[in-house]
Amino acid sequence: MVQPENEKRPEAPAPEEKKAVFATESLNLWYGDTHALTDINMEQKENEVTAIIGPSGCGKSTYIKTLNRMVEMNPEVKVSGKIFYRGDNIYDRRFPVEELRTRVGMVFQKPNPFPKTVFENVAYGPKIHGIRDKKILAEIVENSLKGAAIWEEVKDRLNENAFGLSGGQQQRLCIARCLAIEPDVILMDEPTSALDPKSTLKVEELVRELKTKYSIMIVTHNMQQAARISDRTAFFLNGEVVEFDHTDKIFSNPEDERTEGYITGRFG
Ligand SMILES: Nc1ncnc2c1ncn2[C@@H]1O[C@H](COP(=O)(O)OP(=O)(O)OP(=O)(O)O)[C@@H](O)[C@H]1O
Repeated sequence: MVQPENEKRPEAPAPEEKKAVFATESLNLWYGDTHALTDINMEQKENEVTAIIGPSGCGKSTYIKTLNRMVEMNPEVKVSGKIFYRGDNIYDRRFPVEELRTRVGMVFQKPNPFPKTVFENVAYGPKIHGIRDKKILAEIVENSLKGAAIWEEVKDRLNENAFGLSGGQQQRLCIARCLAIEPDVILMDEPTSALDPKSTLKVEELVRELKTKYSIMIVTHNMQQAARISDRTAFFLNGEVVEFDHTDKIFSNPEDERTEGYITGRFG
C-alpha cells in the first residue's frame, strides 16, 4: 500500500539518543560588570533529571533562570550565546517568551503558594489561560494534585488557605501549580532546601516519577540528592561548567580533579 506523504513513521530513537530539550551554546552572562556565566555549553535530554551542583555563587541559579529567560527580569543582565529549546533559539528576538514560560515551569527554593485556597492555587494558571469551565478546572486541579502526590492529603481541604499546609505540602502544591499549566520542562531551584528529611524524600520520589512525563532540571547543594535522583550532573565552578556527565560517572569516577575535590567535600 502506498503511504501518503505525511504518514512516515519516525524512527524510534535508541535509548542513548534521547532528544535534547535544551541545548546551550557559548552562553555568557553578566550582571553589570560581574561575569556570572562563562562559555556554557551543555545539552539536557528529555525525560531525564539533570542536576546542577557546585559551591555557592558558582552560577547554578543564574543558569537555570536563563532557560525560561527569567534572568532578564533584572535590567542589568546582559546575555550572549544561544540556547535552543526544542530546536529554536530562545534568545532570538522573535522568540515568544510568554509561550516559553508556559512550557518551562519553575519551582523555587522556598514554597511560595499564593494567599488563596488550595484549589485556587492550582486553578490560577489555567484560569489565566482562559479556562473558565468549572468541571474542567476541577479535573485539572485533581489531576495536578495527584501528579504532585498530594491529592490524598488535601482532597478534603481544597477550600482551605494554602498557608495552612505544612512546608512540604506547600512545596508539592507549588509543583501541582506548575503541572496545571502542562509544562514540558520543570526547573527546580533547590526545591527541598527548606524542607525536613521526610518531606525531602517525598519530593525526591516525586521528581523520579515526574521524569516519565517531563524533563527536569534541579539545582541542589545536596550531593546525595543529586546522586539519588538525577541521570546527568553538571558541576559548576566560578560560572563555568567543569564537568557534565552521567551522574554515576561524576560521583564514581570524575574526569576533573576539581569535581573530585568538590564531591569528596574538600571544598565548597
Ligand atoms: N541580581 C544580581 N545582581 C548582581 N550579581 C548577581 C545577582 N544574582 C547573582 N549574582 C552574582 O552572580 C554569581 C552567580 O550567582 P548565582 O545566584 O547564580 O549562584 P548559585 O550557584 O546559584 O549560588 P547559591 O548556591 O548560593 O544559590 C554570583 O557571583 C552572584 O553574586
